[in-house]
Order: sequence, then structure tokens, then C-alpha cells
Amino acid sequence: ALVTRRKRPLPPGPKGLPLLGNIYDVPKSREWLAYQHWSREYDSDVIYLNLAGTPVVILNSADAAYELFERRSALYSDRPKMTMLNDLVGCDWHFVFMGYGNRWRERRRVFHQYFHPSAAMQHRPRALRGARFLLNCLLDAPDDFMGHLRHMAGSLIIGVAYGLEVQPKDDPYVATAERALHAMAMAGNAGSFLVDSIPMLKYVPSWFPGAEFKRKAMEWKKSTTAMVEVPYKAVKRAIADGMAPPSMILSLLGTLDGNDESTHLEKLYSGVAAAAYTGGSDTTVSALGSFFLAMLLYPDTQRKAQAELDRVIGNDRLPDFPDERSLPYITAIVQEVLRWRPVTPLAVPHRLTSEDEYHGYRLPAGAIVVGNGWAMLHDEKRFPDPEEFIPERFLTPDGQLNSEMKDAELPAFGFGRRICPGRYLASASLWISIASILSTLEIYKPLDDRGNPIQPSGEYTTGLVTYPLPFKCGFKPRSRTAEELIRTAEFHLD
Ligand code: HEM
Repeated sequence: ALVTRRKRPLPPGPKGLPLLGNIYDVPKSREWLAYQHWSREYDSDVIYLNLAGTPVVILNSADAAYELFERRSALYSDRPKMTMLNDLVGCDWHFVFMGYGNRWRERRRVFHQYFHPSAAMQHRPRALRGARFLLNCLLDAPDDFMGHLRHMAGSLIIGVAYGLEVQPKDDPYVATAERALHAMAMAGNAGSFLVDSIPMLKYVPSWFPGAEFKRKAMEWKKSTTAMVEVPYKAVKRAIADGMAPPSMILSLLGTLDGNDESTHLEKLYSGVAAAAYTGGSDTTVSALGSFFLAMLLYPDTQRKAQAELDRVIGNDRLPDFPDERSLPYITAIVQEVLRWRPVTPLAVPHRLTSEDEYHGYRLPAGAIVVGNGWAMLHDEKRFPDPEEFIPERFLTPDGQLNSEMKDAELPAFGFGRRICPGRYLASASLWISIASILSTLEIYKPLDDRGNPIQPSGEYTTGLVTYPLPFKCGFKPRSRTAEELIRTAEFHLD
């Protein structure tokens, strides 16, 4: 007999319009809040949206993310196609936005060799040096604190990837990379370019009315190409001169033997190094920006952290990585920063490669699958008073790191096979920066003309990576000795 099985239902979600679906339901900013709201309204951790024909599935709980992104990772590790970014802006080297498959796997493997936990240990001296240089910058020109963060994050990655020294100010490598990042942010702004929905449009000549996007794309392509090629060529020159310090590129090129594959591999390596910059700079800047904001808004937390530092380090030296085990409150601050104001509230979208089923719902092949990291990190069952900055939530009552909360902030780094492969370097750099700053500097609200402390708005930008909107923040040495420690810190690498 012929059995006609009814199709399983799609997950719940707002009803939407014919054809356009939920295009007008999704707010233009801070979508993660709407997703969390719908998840409550429909009493389902999985929500379904139709964006003009593209199916989108939002996962709002750590359980759903674990079940689908981790346990069924073979199905959930692809990326949506980004025509504007990949084909027109020439970012097809960028494995963050690459489809799942051998090309991606090859790049991820190369990257991992230089950033897995013990490889990341070798980058600690650079991260330490960066943090100490940052202290000097914060003393010299406190108003430009976001600029200093950007410079520190950029020079750390440029150092690790290329071994290049970065100028303290107006560095050409940092400038080239920042121009490219700007171009990519514009091009990757999903939804703003019709060509992502209609890939055939990329064949329209650029003089054609309405083909503005192609003209923009050509400009942007110049910046992204420069980002891949300029520092790479500089290392090759240094190698030829016998002057190249250790770096990822130096050791990768050492494995080439000039055979037919070399050109292919050189392209691969230069692309992987550029991907490290794009993945690692904005994100670190955002996290440390949120840290400064938290210290302004929660002065008691700052005092508590400084009491721990004074007890463990004293005032005759600067913190270093071996102190990490004795400074659980600092580690808890790093975790809480990543939880309180997730850098990438929706991580980076994944794509489901073939139809699947979850809790009786049908998840269609080709659906964009978004992990709502923000909702997971603000789940009040796991994190009571989620809007408050409370590092103690990661500690036991006697002040040790709570093993039950180990890695609880992990959704901040994304999911499954696509989880951020730079997270060990990121955590190390955040930790040493935060420990060094708190041990030597007082972070405070500057006064306005009438002598009143200036309140930060606490507002954020929206987008793939979010930052606190510009705010005023003051930095001063905690003591004369602290100032001397900063001024006499060593910057050379062993
Ligand atoms: C606080 C700092 C950072 C945060 C919050 C962060 C967050 C993320 C997130 C959410 C993803 C997407 C994961 C997913 O698709 O599920 C990602 C991917 C990635 N990140 Fe990071 N990241 C940080 C720092 C770094 C650093 C320092 C590097 C480089 C050294 C880096 C390199 C990458 C790369 C290459 C990818 C693409 C992985 C892939 O698609 O396979 N990130 N990151």
C-alpha cells in the first residue's frame, strides 16, 4: 500500500508576508533580541524565518547548538554563499566565509598548526609585549584608547603571522589591513547587496545603470588584494635578505621545495595569514572596549580585581602568564566580558547541507543556521541577572574558578567545526592585557566642565562585530611605582 507521510512542520516563527516572508519582521539592528523574544513567545529554542525565499533557522539555546552544531556537525558546517564578498571583492581566500569542503579544510588545518593551544603558548611573549606597550600608549594619549587597542591587536597578528615589526604610529601594514577590513565590512553587509540573492547579477557590466555595486566592488578589491599581498611580499623580501624573524609564513615557506604545487601553496598561505588578521583584530578590540566600559560601570569589580593583583603580584613587578593560576578573578573578568557583551552576538552564520529533523520539526536543506550566542550567554537559568557584569558567576564561593562554569562563555567563539580557531591566542591576549592594565592603571570616568563624572551611554553598534559606541574613559597610574614599571618595561622579544 502506498503510505503518504505528511511532511513534518517547520519550526515556529512569525507568520510573515507572501513571497517576502519575514523580511519586515526582522529588525535592522540587534536582531538577536528579536530572535530571543520569538523563542520565548513561541516557546521553542528553534525559530524559523523565511527571508524572501531563503530559509533561516535560529538556534536560541546552548542545548540546540550542541545537538546540531556539535553532534551533527557534518551537516551544519557549511557557510551561506557570499557572492559580493567572495567573487566580486576577491575575498575567496578568506576561509571564514568559505563553503565547507576540501578548500576550507586545507586552510583551517594550516591555520590550526600555528594557533592550537600549545602553538598559541609560543605567541605569549608577543602578547605580553603588546600589553606592556599598550600601557605606555594609555599613559601617553589616554583619549585615543580605542586606537591603541586596534594597534595592539593588529601588531600582535602581524607579528605572529609575518614576523613584521609594526610602527608605533601610522603603520603601513596596519593601515592596509584596516582599509581592507572596512571594504569587507561594507561588502559583507548581508542583505544590502542584491547580488547576494541573485548571483547572475555579477555578470552585469559595471557601466550598466544600477551596477554601482560592481564599481564599488572594484575599489574594494584593490584594498583586499593589497592586504593579502603587501605583508606577504615584505616577508619574502626579508627571507631573501636572510633577515626574516620567526613567523607562520617563514615556517610555511620553509616547507616548500619549489615544485609545481608551490604557487598554489603560496596563495593558500598568504590567504590564511590575511584571514588571521581579519578574524583577530576587530574582535579583540571590541572585547577590550567592553572591558573598559565594564570597569567604568562597575567600580567595585575594578577594586576587587586590583586587590587580588596587589596580593598576588605586589607592586614591584608587572603580571606575567605564570601568574594566571593565582589570579582567578582576572580570568573570571575575561570570561564575563565575553559573556556580558558578546563580540559577535550571532557568531557567523552556518548553512545546513541536507534536510534534517529536530524535536519533530523539519529543517530544510540549504537553510542558513544562526546560533544566537547572545541569547545563550544571556540565559537567566545559566546566568542569573544576565545584564549585570558579575565575574563572580565563574567562581566558587571561595574564589576559585568554578569547574561547572568552565568554558560557559564558549558560545562567544561560535560553534562546532567552525568554532573560532584563534580563540587560544585571543584569550591569552585578553588575559594579559586586562591583568597588566588593572595592576598598574586606574580606569575612571573623566569629569565634565562642571566637575561631574561623564556617564558612558553603554550603547553598542550593531552588525557582525559589535563595539561600544564612543565613550570617554580616563586612565592614570595607580602609583608612582606603577608608572615607573610601565615606563621601564622591556619590549624586546627573547
Ligand atoms: C575575542 C576575540 C574573538 C572572538 C570573540 C572571535 C569569534 C569568532 C566567531 C564567533 C567565529 C565564527 C564561528 C562560527 O562560525 O561558528 C570566528 C571564526 C574565526 N576566527 Fe575568531 N574570534 C576572536 C579572535 C580571533 C583571533 C585572535 C583570530 C586569529 C588569530 C581569529 C580567527 C578566526 C578565524 C580564522 C575564523 C574562521 C573559522 C572558520 O570559518 O573555519 N579569531 N571567530
